[in-house]
Amino acid sequence: MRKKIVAGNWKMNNDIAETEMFLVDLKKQVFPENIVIMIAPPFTSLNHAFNSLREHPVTVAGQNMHQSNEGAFTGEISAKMLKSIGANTVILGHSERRAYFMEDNATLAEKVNTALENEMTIIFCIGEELEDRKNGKHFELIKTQLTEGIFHVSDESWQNIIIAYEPVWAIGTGETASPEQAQEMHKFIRKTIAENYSKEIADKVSILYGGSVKPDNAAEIFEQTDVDGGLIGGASLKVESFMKIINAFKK
Ligand SMILES: O=C(CO)COP(=O)(O)O
Repeated sequence: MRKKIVAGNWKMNNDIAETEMFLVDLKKQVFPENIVIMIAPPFTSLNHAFNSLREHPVTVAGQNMHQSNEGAFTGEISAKMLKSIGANTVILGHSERRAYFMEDNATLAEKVNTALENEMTIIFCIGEELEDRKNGKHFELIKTQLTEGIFHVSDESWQNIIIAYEPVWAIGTGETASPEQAQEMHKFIRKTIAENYSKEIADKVSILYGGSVKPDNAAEIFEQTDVDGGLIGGASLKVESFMKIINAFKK
């Protein structure tokens, strides 16, 4: 059985007061037992969120980290720092990091290594631009992101890897991939992992969908065979919509 996961990526939202308001509300909720729930607040709220959620079944994740363990990298955060405040999970390769902060596959491969060396769980994001899809290059592009970013890891490392498929054209646009488009790509990702590793490994990897998931479209996306959950942006910022999305997961 694959883990079912719903993760909220807060991006650059919520200062400490807003975080506290969210947490007060979140802690009143009853969570379905079969779903792993995660939130990825900005660095400034991580420690507070971790401490506040100690008694609650919610994992706190970082949104990014540097590929070096330490050093003169002004403004950056290391794996060790994340772990020291309770974040054992990190999102890597988000399309916003790739687009605005020039993170390429080679840099991401280094980040993957550093996260694994530090025994962290990785949510590795991949996704094509609209242009790639229009040109029929989306499968190829996804394969390249996997090959260059993460296919160097050992078989055992897959225990600590979650893939998030986030088509760039669906992020923050209100335009979500259709359930069929999501399923088609998730199936392709799983097949590609099976070809490079084994069916056994591929069958165990949770593959999340991200891109304009909302309370009213979550159920039909989560219903797809190869969709094991969601990475939610905008709709994860309010407890009410986040919970509706979590509760839409019936599988
Ligand atoms: O990028 C995303 C999650 O990482 C998706 O963002 P939205 O849900 O706001 O489209």
